[in-house]
Formats: sequence, structure tokens, C-alpha cells
Amino acid sequence: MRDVLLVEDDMSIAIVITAALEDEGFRVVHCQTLAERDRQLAERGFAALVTDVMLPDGDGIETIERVRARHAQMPIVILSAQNTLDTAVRATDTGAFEYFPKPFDIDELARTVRQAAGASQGQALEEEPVAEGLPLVGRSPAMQSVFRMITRVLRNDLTVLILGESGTGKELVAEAIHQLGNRRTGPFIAVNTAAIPAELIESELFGHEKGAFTGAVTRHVGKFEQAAGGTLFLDEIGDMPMQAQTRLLRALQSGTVRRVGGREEIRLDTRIVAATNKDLEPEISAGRFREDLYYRLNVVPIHMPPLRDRRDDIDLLARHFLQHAATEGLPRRMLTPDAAELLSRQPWRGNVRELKNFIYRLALLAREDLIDADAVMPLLAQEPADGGEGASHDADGGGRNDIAAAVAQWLAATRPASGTIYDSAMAAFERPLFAEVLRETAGNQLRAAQALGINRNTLRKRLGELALDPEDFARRP
Ligand SMILES: Nc1ncnc2c1ncn2[C@@H]1O[C@H](COP(=O)(O)OP(=O)(O)OP(=O)(O)O)[C@@H](O)[C@H]1O
Repeated sequence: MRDVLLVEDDMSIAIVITAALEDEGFRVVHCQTLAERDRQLAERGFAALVTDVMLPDGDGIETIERVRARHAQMPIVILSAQNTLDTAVRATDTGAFEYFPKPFDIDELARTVRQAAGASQGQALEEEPVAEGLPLVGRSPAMQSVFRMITRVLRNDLTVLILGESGTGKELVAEAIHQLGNRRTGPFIAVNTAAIPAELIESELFGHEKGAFTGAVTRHVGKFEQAAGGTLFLDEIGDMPMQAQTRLLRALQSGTVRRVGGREEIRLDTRIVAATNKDLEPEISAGRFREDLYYRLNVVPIHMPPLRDRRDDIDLLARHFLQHAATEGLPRRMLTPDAAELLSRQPWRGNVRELKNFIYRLALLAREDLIDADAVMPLLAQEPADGGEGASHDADGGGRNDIAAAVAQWLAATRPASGTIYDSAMAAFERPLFAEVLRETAGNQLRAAQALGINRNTLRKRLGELALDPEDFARRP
């Protein structure tokens, strides 16, 4: 049986899929509604069902259980434009053979349908209830790959290694794997291995017996034992001291741990998720990271893309954090399209963490509820050039040159046409400068002109040209 039932209300997508499946030797029966799907399925069997989620008469995922109850052997491939982690998980939890966020690679879809039609239903995932409200936001293709990787590790205990720059969301992914996975009823224990002094790390991870060393006045249960039944998240694994790496490797190999100073072998019952912002291969070459430990941990790697490689997500994330800020008591703000566009062009070297902190600051400091690009600009100018990571001073010990950073940001953001840079820059600088001085002088033009050291008439003229009204700065009683 080589017939595939395709449920898709977007005709242009349906035509492309039909052509690709016909190339694979399938005959495609196309319908556009759930009602028509059910009518087709009532009449005959199909080698596979390929279905969209949002259909004119309902939600393709919600009704899949009903389809599966009657056609347990028929593989289902889900297509979705709602590219959230929640949809990815709902789709896989239906027992679907595969889930494709839109836009997808048509050849990959065709290949998958071929595999699905030839595979036994035994490979499909079990049905699981769905956890809701996970805060992992993203709809870029790069984040869709992350979501798909997450769904692949939810129904097993494979060790996961999350790689990516600082602030890309590695810990959030670890939490998502825990909260949505088989071990969600157990504890989620996170350990930042870089933050624990080298001499304490073994006792922190594996525990110690009373009297094991000076200061060990009571027995201490280590993180491995605390995470029993749940997930142990080993963060900054690339900074773990060598000796602790050796102990960790032994624990992973034997599936047991022994407390420092103890004899008892305690069976491990925890899923391990590790993360690092270091590139581990050079660390291995330099002899700072054990290669055998790397292979133990790197069973399922998940690569977190830096924010600059998923600029499509910046607007979405910014709005998400603004909403979040409002639930935490900050004013409820909105971004104009210009402001969102400006944000999406920034480098965000500190990744999502830097964007999040920036948005909270914006929510706090903006003067209007509708935030436009002009309101974003001065705050952007204050962003440290290294994305807020680590040192706030240059290597020579001097302060970071905020103005140089601001100018660089401004140039990157506005890109004035060649031949106009000087005038554009002066205008861009004058406006916030005059606004600041007017604010300080409560809109008094005489005092503002004196403070600036320019003629009052010149100030008045420039204020008119820059559309600044001193009245706006007068303090109201
Ligand atoms: N996709 C996302 N959606 C919503 N919030 C996010 C997302 N990614 C990251 N965040 C938020 O950004 C901040 C940084 O994320 P997280 O701590 O998970 O990064 P990390 O990669 O583990 O950083 P580090 O390597 O420095 O530990 C957190 O407050 C997190 O909630």
C-alpha cells in the first residue's frame, strides 16, 4: 500500500509536498479539513498520514489520538507553523513518527515519509502527558533543531551534553529536558562545577562520611545522591578540575558512587545533563579535559546557537521578556516595530542573558509605555562592548570607553549613507545631549544654554530643528 493521506489547507505547500511524495513513488490523497481526513480514513487504510496542525475545522494534534486509536499501525508525520517547544512536545507525545516545524526541507520530509511507511509502529514514541508553560522561546530554524533534539531525549535517559556560548540558554534546556522527560517527578539538581573550590568538588558531587577529612563533622550527601530519581545538571563541565574529572568518569563508567571516606557503593539513579561554554576539543588537546570523559558525556550533543545566528528570535524574546517584566511588577511596555528591528541588529555578545537584562532595564527606565527606537538608542549606548560578560575593565586596567562603544553601536545600527556620517552623528548626539541638559534644568532654556556654553538663540533654533520641546522637560507639580 503506497497511498499517503496529506491533510494541509495551504494549497501551495500541499502542491510541493504532493510532488515530492510522488517522486518517492507514493500516491497522494489530499484533503484540507479534519472532517475530510476522517472520511478518508473511515473508507480505507493509508501507508502514512502527513498532517498540518492548524486546520480550518480544528487542531490536527488534538484529534490525532482518535486517529491512532483506530489506525494504530499508520505512521503519522506532523507539520506545524506553531514552532514552539510546546507544539514539538505535543506532536511527539501523540506518538507521531516525526515532527516537522515549518519551513522544512521538503526532501527530508519525503525521505522521512518513506522511512515511516516502511517502519513498524513500534518505533513511535509512547503517549505521555504534556507539561505546559515552558519558557524556552524561539521560532528560528536554529531553535527548531534544538526543540527537535530535546524531544528525542525525553523518553530515554541518555546523557546529554549541551554546548554553546554563555547566556544562550543551556541551563534552560537542561530544565526543559527534566521537566518534560521521564524523570520529571524527581528532583532537578544543578551544580556549577566551576564555582566550587577544587578541594571541595568531590565531596560536593559524591558526598562524604563523617570524619573523612578535617571539617567533615557530619555525613554529607552529595549531588549525585540528591538527584536520585531525577536529573543532575553539571554546568561548566569544561572547568572541572582533573582529579574530579577522573572521579566523575569512574562514577559514570561503574554506575555507582562512593562518598569520600566511605566504602559503600551507591547505585546511580540519575540522568546526567552536562553543559559547557568551552570548546572541549582544544581543552582535550591541551590536556585539561579527559578525552574519555568527553566521549562518556557527549552521547547526545545539543548545540545552542548564539543569538546573533538566530536574529529572527530577538523580537520574540524581547516581547517575551517585556511581558515577563510586567508580571514582576515593572511597567507594562510595548516595542514599536522600529525598536524591535533595532534590537534585532545588535551583536548581543552576552546572548539571551544580555538581551534579557537589557529588556528589564528598558522596562524600568523607558519614559513611555510604547518604546520606540529613540528610547532604545541611549540605553544601547551604555551596553558594554563585551556583552556584559566578565570583566568590566580593559586589560590595561582603565575603564571601558563607553562613548567609543556607543559610537560603534550607533554606526552599526544606523549605517548612515557615505558622505552624511558626520552630520548624522552630530544630530544623533545633540538630541540626547540637549534632552539630558534640559532635563537637568527642568526645561529652563537660559540655564540650559549657560550649562552647554552656547548662545540661547542657537539653542532655541537647534531645539526647533531637533523637534525638542523644552516644555516637555518642565517639572510638573
Ligand atoms: N530561548 C529562551 N527563551 C527564554 N528565555 C531564555 C532563552 N534562552 C535563555 N533564556 C534566559 O536567558 C538567561 C540565560 O540563560 P541560561 O542561564 O540558561 O544560559 P546558559 O547558556 O546556561 O549560560 P551560562 O553558560 O553562562 O551558564 C536565563 O535567564 C534564561 O531564562
